Amino acid sequence: MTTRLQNFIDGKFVDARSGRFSDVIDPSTGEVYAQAPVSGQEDVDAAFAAAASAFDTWGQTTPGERANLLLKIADAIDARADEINEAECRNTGKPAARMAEDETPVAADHFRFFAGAARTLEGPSAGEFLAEHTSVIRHEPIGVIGQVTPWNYPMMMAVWKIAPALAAGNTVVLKPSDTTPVSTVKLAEIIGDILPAGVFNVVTGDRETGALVVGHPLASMVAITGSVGAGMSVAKTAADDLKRVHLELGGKAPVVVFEDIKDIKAAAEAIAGAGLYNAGQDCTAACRVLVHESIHDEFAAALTEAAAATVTGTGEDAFYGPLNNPTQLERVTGFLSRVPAHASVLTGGHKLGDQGYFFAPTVVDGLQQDDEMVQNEVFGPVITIQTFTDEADALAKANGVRYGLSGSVWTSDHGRAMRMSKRLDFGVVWVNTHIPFVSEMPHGGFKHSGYGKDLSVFGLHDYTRVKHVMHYIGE
Ligand SMILES: NCCCC=O
Repeated sequence: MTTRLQNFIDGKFVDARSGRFSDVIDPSTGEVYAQAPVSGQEDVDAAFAAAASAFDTWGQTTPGERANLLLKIADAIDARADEINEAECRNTGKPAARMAEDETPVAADHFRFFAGAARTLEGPSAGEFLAEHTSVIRHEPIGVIGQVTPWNYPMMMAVWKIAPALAAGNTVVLKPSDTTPVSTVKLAEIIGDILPAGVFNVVTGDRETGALVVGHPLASMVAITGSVGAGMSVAKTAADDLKRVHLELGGKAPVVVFEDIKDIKAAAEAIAGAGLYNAGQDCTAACRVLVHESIHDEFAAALTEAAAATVTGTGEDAFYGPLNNPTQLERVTGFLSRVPAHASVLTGGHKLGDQGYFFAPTVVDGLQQDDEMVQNEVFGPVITIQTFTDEADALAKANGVRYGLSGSVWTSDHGRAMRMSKRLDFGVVWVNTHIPFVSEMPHGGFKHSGYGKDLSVFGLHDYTRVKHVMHYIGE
């Protein structure tokens, strides 16, 4: 029998008034194991009404009061990690160890970070910038935030959105992806035991539900992690009502490998890991290698060897699991079916097995800058290789895409690392590493990767509005 999920509105689990459901599929088997409400206007209205009402009180709490509750959420995530992991592994098919080691403890840490950050919001000191007048800066919550989250890291991406929004004193209506709602509903169960009713609400559903959340008149700000197309559509909708917008829209990370790297094999192994992690379904995946022409052959061989040795599946030895859904499998397969004649598939390039949506670790060499696999996000376990001649050529190719989320430089020349970091047109640049992130540092892009930062105090600031209060104080 399949589980039937419910929405979480005003502190209670409730059936959707729409009466409609969609199937939730385990991507490692292709089998339906749950059903989620496809929420309609009435459901979304109820969630926003609850969030707006809760804001009257939550928006007046002190940072310390909110911090104490966020710390309790972090503790509850640790205590109930097994439940979250089970929900997420079923949602996504990802290997249990990856979830237990890389995601759930990090999600708890994000709540702890934002609990602390809420109490230390900074701005210019109060003072007399005009004679006889004292100026004060206030960071205030914005109101009700509508949030839409993706299917690659469903729980983690929800936490990236929820934690700063709540820490700043906002209330939230969140819609998870229709293919992966289960772990977010689990999160609602955990958070719902701790926060006052209405502060955090979850409505499940499809794109239309997402559009209702984004367009809702009670949403003062909308935040999404998703595709460029989805982000543009959100920004257009939000523009009609001048809502604030926060967009994290994917990437096409360049991985610039210079001829002076100390250890080609070690770099290739690290880059394969960062490109194939989570089946490459990561907006920061190390998916687009640019290697100096003088070491191309040796590097391509080492990368191919590392990729080919990467295990996919659900077992304990698996590094990554399946693609998330049949549409994504079709998308990745489509790119591979259109590999241009001047390029060659060095390893992989095909689906694996009869069950679920597994795809082989794949390396494609010899691509050119205007090839679709270089220009567009594949979001699968696929790493492309191009060559460059010098720093200028590397930069032109690295920056020559519409995305601007993240990239990396691999070199043992410090000056070169600094020059490249400055000139790479990406919101996150790694040097001699790729993909790690921390609660304290911002994650967010430039260009078509969107605007607004997740994580860090910058993320917290994005969920506040700044008010200048000026007092006439006399002589
Ligand atoms: N590596 C974290 C990426 C978040 C979005 O995909």
